[in-house]
Amino acid sequence: MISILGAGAFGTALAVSMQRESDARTVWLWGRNADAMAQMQASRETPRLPGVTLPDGLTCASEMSALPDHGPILLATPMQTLRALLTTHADQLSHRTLVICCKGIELSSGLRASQVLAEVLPDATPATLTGPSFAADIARGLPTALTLACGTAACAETLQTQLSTHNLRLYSSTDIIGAELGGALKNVIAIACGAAIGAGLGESARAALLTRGYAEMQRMAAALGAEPETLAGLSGFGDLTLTCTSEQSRNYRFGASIGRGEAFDPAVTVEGAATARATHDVATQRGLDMPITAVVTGLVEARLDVATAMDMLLSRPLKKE
Ligand SMILES: NC(=O)C1=CN([C@@H]2O[C@H](COP(=O)(O)OP(=O)(O)OC[C@H]3O[C@@H](n4cnc5c(N)ncnc54)[C@H](O)[C@@H]3O)[C@@H](O)[C@H]2O)C=CC1
Ligand SMILES: O=C(CO)COP(=O)(O)O
Repeated sequence: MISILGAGAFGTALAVSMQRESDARTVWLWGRNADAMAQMQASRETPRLPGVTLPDGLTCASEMSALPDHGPILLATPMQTLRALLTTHADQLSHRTLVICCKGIELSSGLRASQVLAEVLPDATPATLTGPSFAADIARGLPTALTLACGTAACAETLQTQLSTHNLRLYSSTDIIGAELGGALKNVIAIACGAAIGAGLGESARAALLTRGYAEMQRMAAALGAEPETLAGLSGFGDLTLTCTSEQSRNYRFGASIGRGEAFDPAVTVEGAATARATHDVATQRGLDMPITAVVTGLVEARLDVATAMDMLLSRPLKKE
């Protein structure tokens, strides 16, 4: 049995992929909105994934009391709502294996998702599922490769087997810190890349931001105890590449709207916006040089425009690569 909490684009796409493949496993998808979940259960559709049919066997529910009592639980709500989700449902979630699927740093604390989980539910087993994947691609059954990180190799390999599908290929890792940081920090760099393209600064500027942004990600990951090779893998470099180069990415599109001076729908989940400020604060506390993250924070908070932000980056002292 696989349970997924959060019936947005990603939680639903994972549920579709995991249920579609096999009658042998059953997927239970929870969302907080009772009407929306009843509608999904009846119509076998969701507005979050247009054109996708929910497979037979996938249960859509809004009552946490019906949470299956065995199997991993995937957490697929936005990062800034994770603590409230865990706190509200602590009775049902403690002592379970919880696979974090959100990407970000908590704004109020500067903590990664598994650190939030450890604070709220110290008896749960944390794992992370992250890497380059758009929900729409997963739901359509297109090939995708992700990282599944857990504290022990045995746990990571068990989850890898339980959650992989033919088109959703999971690689196991024991580096939760590195996997989480890759997924969180790449969204900030994607906003920078979107802003550069939106402002008409060109593909070369984007490549520079992507590469120097990757250097910032590696710097923070090293300072926080991640393994360097994790950042070079799917959850770091892989996801950075996808998010900084695709119009499908909400973080990239958000950045592009800033670059064009246009408004962006505030209802759309843009994890990099809060994570920019959270990362900037952690970098400042630790004395880490993260200039792209700093200017993205200024752009998100409307304290900077793109021309000024680029000027700040270009006027930094020349240095070794
Ligand atoms: N959409 C994508 O392609 C991918 C998304 N992710 C990550 O998955 C996470 C969720 O993103 P999406 O599903 O795309 O967002 P979404 O905006 O499509 O859905 C978010 C869902 O969370 C629910 N939600 C919000 N606050 C909640 C709360 N307090 N309690 C319970 N439910 C709550 C909303 O009702 C909504 O159903 C994000 O961290 C994102 O970075 C990761 C990989 C791919
Ligand atoms: O994390 C993602 C791709 O791996 C989804 O990116 P966005 O949240 O920017 O759409």
